[in-house]
Amino acid sequence: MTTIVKERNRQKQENRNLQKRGLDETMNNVFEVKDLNLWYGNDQALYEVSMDVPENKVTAIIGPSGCGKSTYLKTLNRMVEMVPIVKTSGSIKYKGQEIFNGKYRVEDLRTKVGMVFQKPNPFPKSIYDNIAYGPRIHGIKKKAELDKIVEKSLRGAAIWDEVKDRLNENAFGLSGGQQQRICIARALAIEPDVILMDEPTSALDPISTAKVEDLVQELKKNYSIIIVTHNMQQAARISDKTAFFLNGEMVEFAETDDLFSNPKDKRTEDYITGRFG
Ligand SMILES: Nc1ncnc2c1ncn2[C@@H]1O[C@H](COP(=O)(O)OP(=O)(O)OP(=O)(O)O)[C@@H](O)[C@H]1O
Repeated sequence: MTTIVKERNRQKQENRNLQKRGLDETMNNVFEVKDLNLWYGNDQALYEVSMDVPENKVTAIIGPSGCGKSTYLKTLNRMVEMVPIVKTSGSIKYKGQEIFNGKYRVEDLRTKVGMVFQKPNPFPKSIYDNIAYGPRIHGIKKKAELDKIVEKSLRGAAIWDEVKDRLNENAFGLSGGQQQRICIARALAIEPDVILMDEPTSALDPISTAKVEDLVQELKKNYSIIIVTHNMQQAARISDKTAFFLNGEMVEFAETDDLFSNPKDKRTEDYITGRFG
């Protein structure tokens, strides 16, 4: 290697280190999770999970089937408690406040922490009513105000141009990829801070997947996004940080580039190199 190339590589590495340090220093956390355990009846599904989720970043959760990714995600907005046999221990702070504290209103949490599911699940209503549903529940009745929210949310989910002339048509008439962006718009309409996404592209074709991935990049300017994905390439493409889960444990959590290029734990290395999963 010539001296010039060596020097350029050294400078590149130094810049990367500086950027990474800068990122760590300026990073705020939306969630601080400490020693989280979760049981479905007698079966433990999460073991001592501790990880802080950064604000205005995309955090990916990867790991083999059944390792607790969805369970972890649904714990962050306490949706997991809809399963009556669930018990938890440990602490989850959302913006500094303990969400397991009896005084914390779960409705407030779910307004701030929206969710998008694996299969697009629009309501059997018009496109307009799908988006206006949440704001109406929150007491917004005026048509002009709802019109504004519907347009803003559909624009935010990069689907306004495709549906603006058919807002009164049933959302079921849209393609799967469009339905998923309607569901993202529906989540945006209640102005959350965080969007949880549980394998949002696994039911979509490659073109719709690319659109949703581009959208996630756009959304992180204003929202913190936590995305569960089976697809390691997707995690590498779109996330800033990645956590690897295995058998209910959070094995490793790092900057995405670091996790994929320099995993610290042998189990992470085995998984990302395809030795299991
Ligand atoms: N409602 C439930 N009742 C009982 N056990 C459950 C329930 N939901 C999940 N589990 C169990 O908890 C463990 C973790 O499941 P979870 O769905 O969180 O994993 P996952 O990593 O998201 O899997 P996948 O990638 O297949 O969606 C599994 O053993 C699963 O069987």
